Amino acid sequence: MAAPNEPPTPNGGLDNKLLSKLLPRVDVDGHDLPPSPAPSSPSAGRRRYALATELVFTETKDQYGASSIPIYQSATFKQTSSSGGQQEYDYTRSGNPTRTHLERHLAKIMAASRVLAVGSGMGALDVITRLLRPGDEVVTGDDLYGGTNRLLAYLSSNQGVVVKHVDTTDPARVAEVITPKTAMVLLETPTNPLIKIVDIPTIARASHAANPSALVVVDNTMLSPMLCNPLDLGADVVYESGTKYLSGHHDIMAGVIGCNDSALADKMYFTINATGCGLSPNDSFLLMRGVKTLAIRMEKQQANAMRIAEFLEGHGFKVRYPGLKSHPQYDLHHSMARGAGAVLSFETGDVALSERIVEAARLWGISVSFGCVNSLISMPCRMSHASIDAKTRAERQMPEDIIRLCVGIEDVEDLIDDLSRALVQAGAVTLTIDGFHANGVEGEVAA
Ligand SMILES: Cc1ncc(COP(=O)(O)O)c(C=O)c1O
Ligand SMILES: N[C@@H](CCSC[C@H](N)C(=O)O)C(=O)O
Repeated sequence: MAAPNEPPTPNGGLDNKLLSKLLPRVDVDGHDLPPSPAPSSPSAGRRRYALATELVFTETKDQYGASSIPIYQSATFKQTSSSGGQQEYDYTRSGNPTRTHLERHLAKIMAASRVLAVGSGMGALDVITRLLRPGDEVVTGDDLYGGTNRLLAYLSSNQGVVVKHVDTTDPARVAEVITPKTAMVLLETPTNPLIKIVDIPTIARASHAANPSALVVVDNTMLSPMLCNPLDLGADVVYESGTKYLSGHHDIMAGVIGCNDSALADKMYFTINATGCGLSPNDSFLLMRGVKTLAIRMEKQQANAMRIAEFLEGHGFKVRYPGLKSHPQYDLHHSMARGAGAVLSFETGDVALSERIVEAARLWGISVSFGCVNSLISMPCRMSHASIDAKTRAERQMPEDIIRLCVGIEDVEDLIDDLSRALVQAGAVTLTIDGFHANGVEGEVAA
């Protein structure tokens, strides 16, 4: 307590030094976070608490005080008169209370003034790209999720949209190809599956300077709002696959879109209502339930991913993971994100060897997708990115032998044991008295 006649200290008598001890600002890895955003930063006004708290804190307005938002499993809503437009809800394609609750909850988390929830991540990109008109140009990366590449190829072949794939790790290259016709700059970071990092703030500044009407759109699926808020980094629109980290259990398909421009949000809402791609009440409920555990899932998944990345790197594999200091864009990634995520990839130097490793794994499920509580292993060129033809994959330097690991929340020793066994069984490493030795892979072999 303040002594009599001394001016009272702010913060109810706690000095700032003590407060900072009580309220450590560290990320999920325990690294110091930068100071709280200035009050003028877009997310500062909306979030009252730290992200982990906001994820679970909801002010449900339910007539019975239900602590979990009910599933309003109703296609239509009774109206009090025939005059129309009197009530918030009339038909679930146009709006549903469970979906609205989810969207408002996610707005705080995604640092957006409006969030729209739809039936999948690709559904989200479809809604966003319906803002484009024939003749418009889209500038995007040369390492993108296969489905994103496919939708852009469709727009280019069928809708008269010009798509330019460039190396988005080089902001100057992006700026070079922007013209007055550029309507959208579409970024993914870290890229899937090569884990390249894209400098969102520099590209957003350069894009807006070159063409103020170009929308900078960021796919945040690989990080989730727990680790990155692209709208705070200069993006105009953020979207992500809610199928991944946001829901976290691989039991639904979902997509979310966030922005801070109400006219833009209204245009995208128009498409959702017109086409009927809004997220169903049941999936809105499941996504809402999943998102509450995002912080602890991400913390465990990241810690596990770091151990796995170190294990593989320590045994001579070329590992791509932004948590490793050896990642060439480590500093850039950590200037934008609060953690490295839980997706990593590594190369073996031999496609058949990679196949044997993947097939020898037992605990790691051979599946596409990521961000789930279960650990998954896959060969992107054969699976998630198979829709990109082999010639294009080669042009974009996507190694055919690349193995992608999506790390879950299991006991990390079990994961390492299973991976070690798969590596030995496949002949990728030799077990000797002093540990594992990688066979025929690039880089140093650990002693
Ligand atoms: C980076 C990225 N963006 C978008 C998507 C599309 O999400 P969904 O499968 O929910 O349509 C995926 C995966 O599917 C992805 O990996
Ligand atoms: N057959 C699907 C493959 C989905 S890949 C899902 C996910 N984005 C990943 O990267 O694993 C398709 O063709 O879209």
